[in-house]
Amino acid sequence: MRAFSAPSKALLAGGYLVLDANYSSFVIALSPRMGATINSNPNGPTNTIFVQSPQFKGKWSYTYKDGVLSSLGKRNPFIESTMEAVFAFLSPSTFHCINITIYSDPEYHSQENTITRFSNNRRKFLFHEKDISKVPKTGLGSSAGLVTVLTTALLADFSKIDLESKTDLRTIHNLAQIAHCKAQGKIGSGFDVASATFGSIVYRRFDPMQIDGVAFEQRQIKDVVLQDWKMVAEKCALPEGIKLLMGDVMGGSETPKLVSKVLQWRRDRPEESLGVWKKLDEANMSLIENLNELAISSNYTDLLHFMSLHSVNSIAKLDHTSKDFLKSKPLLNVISSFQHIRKQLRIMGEKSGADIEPRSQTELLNECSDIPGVIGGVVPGAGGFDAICLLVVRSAIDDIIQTTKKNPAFDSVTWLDLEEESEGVQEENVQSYLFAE
Ligand SMILES: Nc1ncnc2c1ncn2[C@@H]1O[C@H](COP(=O)(O)OP(=O)(O)OP(=O)(O)O)[C@@H](O)[C@H]1O
Ligand SMILES: C[C@@](O)(CCOP(=O)(O)O)CC(=O)O
Repeated sequence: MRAFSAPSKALLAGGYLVLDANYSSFVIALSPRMGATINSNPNGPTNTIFVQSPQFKGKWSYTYKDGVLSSLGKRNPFIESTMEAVFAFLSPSTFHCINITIYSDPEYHSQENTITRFSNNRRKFLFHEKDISKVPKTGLGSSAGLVTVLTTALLADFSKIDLESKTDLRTIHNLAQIAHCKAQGKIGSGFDVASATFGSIVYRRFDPMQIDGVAFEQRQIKDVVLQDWKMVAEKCALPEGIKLLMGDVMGGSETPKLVSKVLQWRRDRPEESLGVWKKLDEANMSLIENLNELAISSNYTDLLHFMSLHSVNSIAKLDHTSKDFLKSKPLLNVISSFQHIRKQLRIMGEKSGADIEPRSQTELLNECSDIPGVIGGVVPGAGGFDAICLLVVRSAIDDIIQTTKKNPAFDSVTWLDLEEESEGVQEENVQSYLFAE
């Protein structure tokens, strides 16, 4: 038996712009991971694949004969299209029965009505009462994680893959991206599948025409998967000492509705929207650059210490002498990049009619500007009422949480127990996924 896992994600900068291959985005891979174990069973029926997701009482079965994959019984679009893509790509002849088990970390889903179980006293898994399609998601990209880890497990079972090899990661990514698009029935930017594969990245999307109309047929899928998609997925990571803090605001938004409003405005007002696109892109790119600059600044530790004692609003009020310490330094630039990103997202929202940074989220993020140690924050991804995402000084985290507990403005916020974990898909110790029954 082997085990693999893929990370969840937060789109910190680049929402909407990333749908267009002219713009880059900043995707942070997060510690909640989707896992899968895989093993062959010589005593089971040949050319059969059993997939189970015990946390959601999910069981799906497939057979593969004469190049055709058939689903037996219950359907799961994401598992099914991954099977179809990988089997079309590999086109195996006879093989032993395959057993796959999916494991998802707690933060992907609402944790109500669950029973907790641990494996190896290390990983915690929640078992839900309801079927997977009925349990509310938190928006961390469960389907992208699922498709990516399943693609990896299947490829590893049938062939030799090296998760350190850029070529093999591209193959995993391209297959997972095709499977995910098919299952979703639309072509998003694919940033979630890219970060499930590569981890924290600066991402620029592939040309959607690349996979338009691709069939699950061996010659065609091999051609497409092995081509250069001309996308960008540059590995990156937040500077040490800075922590990503995600607050679930338990509101919920419908990404497709927000996207269609924004794209409609872009079509209706090409010139006006281009101005916003350009300014937002500048702010997004300056956030990435200034975080890099901050990480290599000679007085980095002093700057973080200073930030841990000051809020964004109190820094704005500092006199010149105190500000000289920070002047032309990247910390001030990171703070202002966040402010510019928020401003442009608000304009995009107002002009398009999409609630990207709704008033309640503006109020919350503004409250955060009064908390020492908070460098900046945004509504991640498509925005809306789902979550807020902050970058904070790691050493100040306990004080930040305490401050928010005392402030009724944060009553609706649940801080999620997660971190950046910049690694993409990886092999795991099988023990991490075995339960003592
Ligand atoms: N642990 C799991 N076991 C089996 N299927 C899963 C699991 N997690 C996710 N899925 C599949 O993915 C679907 C959810 O995908 P969807 O793209 O709607 O959500 P998401 O990826 O979590 O959200 P978002 O794209 O907003 O981050 C589920 O209905 C199910 O088919
Ligand atoms: C609006 C968009 O750019 C980001 C959506 O992000 P999320 O699903 O809200 O994390 C859409 C996309 O990139 O597919």
